[in-house]
Amino acid sequence: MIKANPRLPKRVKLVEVGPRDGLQNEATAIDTQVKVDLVNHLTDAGLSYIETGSFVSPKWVPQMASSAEVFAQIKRNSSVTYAALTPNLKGLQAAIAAGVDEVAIFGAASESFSQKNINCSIKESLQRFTDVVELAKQHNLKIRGYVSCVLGCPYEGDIAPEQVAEVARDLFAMGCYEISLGDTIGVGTPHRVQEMLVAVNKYVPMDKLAVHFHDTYGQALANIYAALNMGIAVIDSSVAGLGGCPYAKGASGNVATEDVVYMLNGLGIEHGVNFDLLLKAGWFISDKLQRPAISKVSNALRAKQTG
Ligand SMILES: CC(C)(COP(=O)([O-])OP(=O)([O-])OC[C@H]1O[C@@H](n2cnc3c(N)ncnc32)[C@H](O)[C@@H]1OP(=O)([O-])[O-])[C@@H](O)C(=O)NCCC(=O)NCCSC(=O)C[C@@](C)(O)CC(=O)[O-]
Repeated sequence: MIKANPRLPKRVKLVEVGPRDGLQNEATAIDTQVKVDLVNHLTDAGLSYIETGSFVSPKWVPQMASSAEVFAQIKRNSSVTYAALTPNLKGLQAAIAAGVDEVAIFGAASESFSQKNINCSIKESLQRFTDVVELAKQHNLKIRGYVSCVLGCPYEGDIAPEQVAEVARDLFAMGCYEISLGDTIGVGTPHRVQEMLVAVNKYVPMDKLAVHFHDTYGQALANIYAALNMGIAVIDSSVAGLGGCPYAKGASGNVATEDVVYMLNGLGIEHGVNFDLLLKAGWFISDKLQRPAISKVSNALRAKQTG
């Protein structure tokens, strides 16, 4: 019998990004009711952190224009954090009015991606975020920070770990309680993930870091396992493997929450999610989008169930 690996965490926090990262790139408008139902299904499944929407320009990301309505209509559970992305003060003010529990600011380790995604340089974005953090603190809102393109950029190719570390350092110093490291285009492999984490860890403790992998090249689970072995205990994932970034052409969905939970179950790591209800949430949104989940686990178990 193989002994449990002592380096792995005993418990992992899952950050469900399906309703936001998962749906933001859908070409066809999705009914607000479907978004609300998805969040409610995820709440029922025991996800403790649900990124529910984003308060960004509707010209840039039309699919998220209904975020305020979604926040108004979801059935809230007091033990769940319902969060939203806020790129600037306008977004933060709208998020506060909508009653979000927490906000996230999102920067990048790549200059070109920063320009394409939020229309400013990395330096300008950090100045902008300082104001957002200040106002969020006045409203007692916790702030999460994202760094995109931590293992590669759709416009610049490879990104040096030190570049990632510097942006993560600045977001952490500004007051973000956790930094989520995003492999936006899913190009990373396990040793590169570990090299990047070592660089970031010079400035940010491991227990203040999260990983956010897209599964474009099928490496996400291997990368998560590599990160767990480095002491990472917060994983972003998206039900049914939904997702993609509008400013990263060809980027496919986030790692599927179902695949992550299946792996964590196999490793004996606690996560607090009801697997059966999670599967139902994934099948619900897949049916609404009229396509199968991008999750081998979800599809295998659905096929088994339906014979
Ligand atoms: C940041 C901006 C707003 C700058 O966009 P801008 O055009 O430079 O902004 P502006 O301040 O010049 O304003 C232009 C117009 O936008 C409006 N506006 C301005 N701000 C807002 C707002 N908050 N909410 C609603 N409207 C807003 C503003 O009122 C004005 O309206 P107009 O006068 O033309 O009618 C824009 O670039 C934007 O919205 N970008 C968001 C892009 C985005 O959401 N990308 C996806 C999320 S990031 C991601 O997916 C990666 C991640 C986090 O998952 C991790 C990973 O995988 O890497």
